[in-house]
Amino acid sequence: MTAITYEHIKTCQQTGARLGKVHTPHGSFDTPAFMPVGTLATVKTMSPEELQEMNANIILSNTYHLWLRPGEDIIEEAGGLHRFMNWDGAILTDSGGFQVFSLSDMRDIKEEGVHFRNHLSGEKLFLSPEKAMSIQNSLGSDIMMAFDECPPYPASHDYMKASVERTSRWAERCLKAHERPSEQGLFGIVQGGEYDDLRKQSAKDLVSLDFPGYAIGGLSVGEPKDIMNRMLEFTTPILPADKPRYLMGVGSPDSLVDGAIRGIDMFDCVLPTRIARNGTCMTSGGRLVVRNAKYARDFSPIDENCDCHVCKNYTRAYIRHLVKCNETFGFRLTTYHNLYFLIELMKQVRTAISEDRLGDFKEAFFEQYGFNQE
Ligand SMILES: Nc1nc(=O)c2cc3nc(NCCN4CCCCC4)[nH]c3cc2[nH]1
Ligand SMILES: [Zn+2]
Repeated sequence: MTAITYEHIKTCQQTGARLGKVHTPHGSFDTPAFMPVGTLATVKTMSPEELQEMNANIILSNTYHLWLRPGEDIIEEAGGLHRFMNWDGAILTDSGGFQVFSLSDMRDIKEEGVHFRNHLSGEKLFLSPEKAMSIQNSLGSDIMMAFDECPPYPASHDYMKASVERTSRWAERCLKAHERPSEQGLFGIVQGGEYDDLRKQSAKDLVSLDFPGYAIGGLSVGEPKDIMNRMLEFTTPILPADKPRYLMGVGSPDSLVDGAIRGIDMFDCVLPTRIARNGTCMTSGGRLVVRNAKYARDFSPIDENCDCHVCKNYTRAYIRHLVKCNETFGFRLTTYHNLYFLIELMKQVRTAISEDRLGDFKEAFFEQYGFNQE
């Protein structure tokens, strides 16, 4: 019995999008789904009750960050990450590879793993496939990610080929180090940059290792959106149809729709929570910077098409005031609305798939939100 199973419900007749459910030891969630990011064991400014209220059924946390603070030993002693943060929905943990490359300097990548400096203290650290698996085992996440290298964009074909082959060897070591496959799922992460042949090689290597799910990594790292979309078109057909597909680090509303159209089931991004903390909101009419003076006497909701409790009970003028005064409650309101907006967007995407009209939905949504059509 594996911890994670994917239930395919239907494929949109108008696009390659698919409606499904992912079943985990901490509940199931409908896909395509957006997963709020809770890097340090909290989705910043949100309570677990509020996340449940908005139907966030799965959230992310992070091996690298929790290893450094508070330490996986403390979380294990608390009974695991679910108990530690009082969250009984599903949790997916990223494996730390990406964070090492994006946060720390003095990185030295070897076959056995990565030597680097703690970005907070400067102390020398070492992270390997086995160590990343051990930390995630201590955290008790429902979905673990294999330890991989996410190379910078752009990277040469030679560099990327060597990196893909090492990431595939690391993936095999993660599977060997997987202690509780009936309680925790483990996703392999497809790499290969912008190179069709390397994406194919990486996907085939990982599919031959038979993971319960697959992530598409190495994207949303500065490449143009048409390269990301082309890599998805190339990669998802190689992945098994009966397993979940997770596009890491994505993203903006248009990228979520475009990713769903290309067969992606799961998404995560810090965007909604990060921009909320500088007073920017996602609305059906595009982005709204609520601290802008023009909202000082605007007593309408952030988004009149949104039925979240923030849009039902608070005005742009009030939220602008709080944000201008740097009041925490203001950022709680913008965060709640932004997460609700993306979770609601995914619900609309799922409805469009069930009615075989996701292509039409994309047209209308892009027009209303103001995304430039290709
Ligand atoms: N283990 C692992 N492997 C990846 O290839 C990976 C690729 C990723 N690509 C992103 N992009 C995040 C982009 N994000 C957009 C909003 C502002 C902050 C950065 N996150 C990622 C996380 C990742 N994690
Ligand atoms: Zn709202």
